Amino acid sequence: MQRTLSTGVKVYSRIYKRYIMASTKQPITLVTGNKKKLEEFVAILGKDFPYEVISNDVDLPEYQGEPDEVARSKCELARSQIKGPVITEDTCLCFNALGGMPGPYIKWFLAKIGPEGLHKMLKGFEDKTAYALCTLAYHSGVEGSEVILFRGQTDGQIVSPKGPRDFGWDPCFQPDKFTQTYAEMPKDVKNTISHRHKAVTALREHFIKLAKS
Ligand SMILES: O=c1[nH]c(=O)c2ncn([C@H]3C[C@H](O)[C@@H](COP(=O)(O)OP(=O)(O)OP(=O)(O)O)O3)c2[nH]1
Ligand SMILES: [Mg+2]
Repeated sequence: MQRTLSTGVKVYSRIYKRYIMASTKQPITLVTGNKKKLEEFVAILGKDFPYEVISNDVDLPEYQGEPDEVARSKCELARSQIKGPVITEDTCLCFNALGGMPGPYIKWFLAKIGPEGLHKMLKGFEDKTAYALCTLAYHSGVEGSEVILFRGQTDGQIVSPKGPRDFGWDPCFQPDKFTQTYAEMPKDVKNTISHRHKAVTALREHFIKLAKS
């Protein structure tokens, strides 16, 4: 079911999914419209996370700017919609030969030219190196408090697409020290080396410390 909020933001589902029941505190809402991101986030976060996390697939507008600005703006908007603690995620795929582009604009490049086109973009360049960057942004939901960012970066190469096509640019990103692309490797391997793994681990550590304090 779809409805549109007064701000123009579309909410595709009102069903909240509960993943981790851990405390009586207000749950933290992970806001993402991307099911594959959500699956990976939940798998990496694990069952021993000390706070309750639920998800909501609000389709947030995509901002322009540097990765940190995009991540902060997305989180602020999610907070204004959810009116409580929120986590958002923004993922960039950055080509070193292109000074970090497509970066936060990878979603549109992928939609228009697919993994083959991304590989072809670097045809005229010797440098095929790239990095995947995940920025998780948390807001406590308390008016006046700051967004906290947790970043994870994995370096690799852009290669001719190999492997299943079920998640974005995974078929053309081959992380350093691996002979398989993200798409070719088992999920549990991707989830221990990925940009997302590194960002979620940083977020986990923050909340585990917070729960103990
Ligand atoms: O192949 C992959 N592998 C990944 O790990 C990965 N993470 C994100 N993406 C895709 C999904 C999009 O096309 C872009 C990132 O754009 P972003 O705005 O961060 O993601 P959305 O799908 O729009 O989801 P949100 O609702 O903004 O969370 O790269 C991957 N492809
Ligand atoms: Mg997005």
